[in-house]
Amino acid sequence: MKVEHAPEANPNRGYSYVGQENVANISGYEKGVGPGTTRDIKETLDMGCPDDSLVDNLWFPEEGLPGFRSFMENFYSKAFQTELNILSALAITLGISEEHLRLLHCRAENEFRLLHYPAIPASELSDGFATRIAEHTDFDTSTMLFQDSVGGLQVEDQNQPGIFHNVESSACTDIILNIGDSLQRLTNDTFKAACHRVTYPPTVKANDDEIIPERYSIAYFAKPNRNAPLLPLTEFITDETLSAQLTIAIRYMHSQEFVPEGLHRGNTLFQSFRGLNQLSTEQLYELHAKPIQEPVKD
Ligand SMILES: O=C(O)CCC(=O)C(=O)O
Ligand SMILES: [Fe+2]
Repeated sequence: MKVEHAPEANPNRGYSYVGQENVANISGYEKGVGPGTTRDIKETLDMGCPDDSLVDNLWFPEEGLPGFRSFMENFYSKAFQTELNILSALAITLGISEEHLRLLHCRAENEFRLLHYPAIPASELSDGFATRIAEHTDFDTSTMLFQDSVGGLQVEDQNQPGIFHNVESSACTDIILNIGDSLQRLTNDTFKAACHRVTYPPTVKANDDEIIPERYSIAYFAKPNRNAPLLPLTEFITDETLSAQLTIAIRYMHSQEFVPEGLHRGNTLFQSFRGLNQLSTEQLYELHAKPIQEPVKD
């Protein structure tokens, strides 16, 4: 095999065998039964943008799989065009600048993966620690998912945490669109990332003495440009967000010893009040006094 994925998670390119990637091992993972506890029984082939300036794709020799590379590159570029249309639709729905949202994604620094879940005895998933892919949210802005008819994909109800609903496709060309962490951040939680997982199909019982059929799927992860600032877009910044960001900034500065020891979260009060966003600077000064301006010293 010429296209083995490196043992580390990045760059995310090439073939990963069953057991190589477990989403529950990814740093910051806080879902399901807990970090590092769940095994994914899946194998994947990961690719990225054919013209990525930082990372090359890993391809099989052309004679081994004729036409595969050009087929995949063509799929990538069609998926990118679809992504741009989806971004426009999202911007219109959210009432934000379509051009700005598309510009944040214009470099097509995306990821694209083929997934295969091998056939396994249902009993292998019965202990709750092995699964096809553990529950998680994707890091990206949005994911286009394509699946065969085997079943097992589930999405968590955002109003009832812990309750998962089956997601079925009527054809393998159906696009299932998942919101990812980056869009949640850009919209300051207005759109929440979809928590999803793949388990055994609804017709199979975990303790059944039967074989769960193999399953195939494709995921196209649409991501912001690497150099895009992943801060909430100005349209979504509220006074509460500003207070939270200031608190984080103070904590960071304190941890780096940039500020005198006396200043910390415990004695710093950020007073947030309704209507801050509507006030002009003059009205703000009138209500809450003008700040004392001090020249910046070295
Ligand atoms: O196989 C699927 O349907 C889901 C795959 C997935 O969620 C992922 O790779 O992030
Ligand atoms: Fe996912």
